[in-house]
Amino acid sequence: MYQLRSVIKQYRKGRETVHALAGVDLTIADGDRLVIQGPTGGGKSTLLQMLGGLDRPTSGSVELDGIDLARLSEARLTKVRSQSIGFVFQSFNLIPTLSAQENVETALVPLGVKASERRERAAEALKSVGLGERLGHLPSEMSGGQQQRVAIARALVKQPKVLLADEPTGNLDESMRDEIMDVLESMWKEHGLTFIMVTHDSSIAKKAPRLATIRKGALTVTEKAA
Ligand SMILES: Nc1ncnc2c1ncn2[C@@H]1O[C@H](COP(=O)(O)OP(=O)(O)OP(=O)(O)O)[C@@H](O)[C@H]1O
Repeated sequence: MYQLRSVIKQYRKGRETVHALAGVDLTIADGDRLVIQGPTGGGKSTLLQMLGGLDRPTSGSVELDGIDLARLSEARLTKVRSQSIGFVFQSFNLIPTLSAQENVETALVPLGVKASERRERAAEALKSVGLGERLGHLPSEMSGGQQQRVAIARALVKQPKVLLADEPTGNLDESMRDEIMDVLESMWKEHGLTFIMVTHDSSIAKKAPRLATIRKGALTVTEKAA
């Protein structure tokens, strides 16, 4: 479970101070799905970075299962990220010289999983996103939608507790967007994940049962009746 209390994040831009998060309180239960929307520069990516332990707040606490990510040492934070949090980004972030299978395996290296098991689990994860036939393909040999599936498999192969996605469909055309949303939705259901996604896409936001809107660093959450 996430519990954020009074999270403030300020950036310095020359002489100016940017208030990216202006005191955010938020609770996200295990297995929940939360969509975050809002105008450009509103603070969506900053919030996701706090949830993922990719950056620290200026003040406030970001607890994941009672552990404040804001106060962990860099080494422990890296461990939490590599064990418990899967990331999917708009730009896929695959390593261009590695095959789909090798890209997925990279997520298991920091966990000390031995090579044969890495290969097996990566192949399994790629099968689960419909890429069982493409284990040996390089990213350049795959469509955008397929590359994003590889990125999803890489995020999930370690069986994280949380999946964070920053505009996962932002680089995809409409048909691939629906395809990737379907994959993410079924992974969320299958794995019992906590799934948090930033999107600009109002059609995705409209369907979300729990929607967080962030404007000028201030967050409001609306829930739709099931
Ligand atoms: N590393 C940084 N240094 C300085 N300012 C930053 C930094 N990162 C973000 N900001 C500023 O913080 C504010 C919030 O940025 P953030 O990227 O979280 O917004 P966003 O809602 O994700 O925007 P977008 O939809 O354009 O991605 C913006 O004013 C941005 O310019």
